[in-house]
Amino acid sequence: MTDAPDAPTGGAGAPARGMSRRALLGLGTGLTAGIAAGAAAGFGVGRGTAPTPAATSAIGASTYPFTGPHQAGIVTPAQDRLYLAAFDLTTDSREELVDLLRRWTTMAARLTQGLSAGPFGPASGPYDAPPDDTGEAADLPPAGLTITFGFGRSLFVGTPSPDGTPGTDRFGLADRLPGGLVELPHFPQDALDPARSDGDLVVQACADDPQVAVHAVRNLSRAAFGTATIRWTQLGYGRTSSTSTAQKTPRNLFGFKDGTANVKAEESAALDEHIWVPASDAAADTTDSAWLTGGSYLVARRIRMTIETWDRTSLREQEAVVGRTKGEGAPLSGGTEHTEPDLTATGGDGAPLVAVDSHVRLAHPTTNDGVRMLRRGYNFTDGNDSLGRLDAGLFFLAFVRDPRTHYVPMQTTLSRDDALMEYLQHTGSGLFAVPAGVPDGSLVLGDDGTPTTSDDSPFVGQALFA
Ligand SMILES: C=CC1=C(C)c2cc3[nH]c(cc4nc(cc5[nH]c(cc1n2)c(C)c5CCC(=O)O)C(CCC(=O)O)=C4C)c(C)c3C=C
Ligand SMILES: [Fe+2]
Repeated sequence: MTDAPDAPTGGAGAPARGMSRRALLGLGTGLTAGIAAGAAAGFGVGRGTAPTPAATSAIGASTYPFTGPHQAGIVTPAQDRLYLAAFDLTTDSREELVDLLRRWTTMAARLTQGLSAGPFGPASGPYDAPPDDTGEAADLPPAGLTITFGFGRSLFVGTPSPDGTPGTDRFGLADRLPGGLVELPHFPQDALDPARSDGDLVVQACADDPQVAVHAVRNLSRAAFGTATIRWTQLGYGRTSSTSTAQKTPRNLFGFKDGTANVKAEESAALDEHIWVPASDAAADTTDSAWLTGGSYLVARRIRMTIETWDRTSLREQEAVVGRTKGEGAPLSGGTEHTEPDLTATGGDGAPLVAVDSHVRLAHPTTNDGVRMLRRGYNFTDGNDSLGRLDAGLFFLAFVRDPRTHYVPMQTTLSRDDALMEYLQHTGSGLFAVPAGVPDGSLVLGDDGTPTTSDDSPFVGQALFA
């Protein structure tokens, strides 16, 4: 198993470039050798052909492999844009759920390699039927698109009613509920909107072009017609984390560098300890959750930031609240951006240089039993309220091995004691189990080298249904 960051075939961190998917499709179904090589790099080819991860495709498009031990979109260098959609199933049929996951897998494998959603594309196929791709990404390169799927608690045990009546096990999955897929507690100061929370399924689409990410979710949603509907979505821009040491630390809407102390893709031991679910975690569960081995959990929190109040706050106060300098992002205990904060250092007045209620102190591993998380959040701006205040903030996304140890305790501390909370309001929430990746070489490819869907096609999360 390699824990190196997913490398795009166009070069890590490189802007999307090269041939658009329309040009790619224009080459017809008889793919050229170069494109077949690109597809092989991405899908992992069935029929015994060895996958060639991270090969540069002849078309020069930036793509990340869809298959692999873990799903793409976790340690993949965080792209610039996000479109995340949570879905609710409208069927009680396990077969229809499995069929949806098969079709989503095939479509995601195509889309992430810069192909159209279906084999015909937006402008061909039967003239009297809707095209099998909506078309708005036809002239755009793949833009490093990754698509990551997850399962919400309600998929396993339904949704309890407000009077406490337990939910329904619609798909015969209750005995597969992984222990970490808990109902998150109400944290102090939570102001969650149910219409922006939870969901049976989640799709995280990340790309360096928002239209490519939106196109992916739109086509997946279209494929779900009659089986699942969108419950809520979130658009994000300006990643608020680095997930690879090759990436420059970006800034959040408070103007601070965000993602400095993140777990990075190159830290394979930390990924195994804090991000990927090990087989031993399933063994400790009362349910049969071995299917999640090699996967992770995704925590999503829509956090509104009171920008206007923050912008009237002194630089001294802003830095004290965060615990780092605004310019360099260095800890207030001294050094440069990547210097480890010294939480014991005190100033001339004897007070800690990194304040006791500062965000960095309270989120630091030493304050949290050594736990770390892989943050992968985005800024959002969703218009304004009736007082003219921006509805803007940070869409916090983090991948963790177990939310019970790696998220709930830290969020409890932050919600109660973090000075930053004066400027924050959590307005949406979701927790999802993210299965391991579709194995390299397992997707069945059609004659044109693209994945096909049949009754025995492999699909994301397949082990859950075994
Ligand atoms: C429960 C986990 C976290 C939430 C929620 C959260 C929200 C949040 N954070 C910032 C800004 C910054 N966070 C920084 C560091 C940091 N934050 C968390 C966790 C949560 N943040 C962790 C684990 C860490 C790393 C701590 C460490 O190891 O030192 C920083 C500093 C730069 C960095 O290391 O990334 C900033 C700035 C905002 C604005 C926010 C909610 C809107
Ligand atoms: Fe933070």
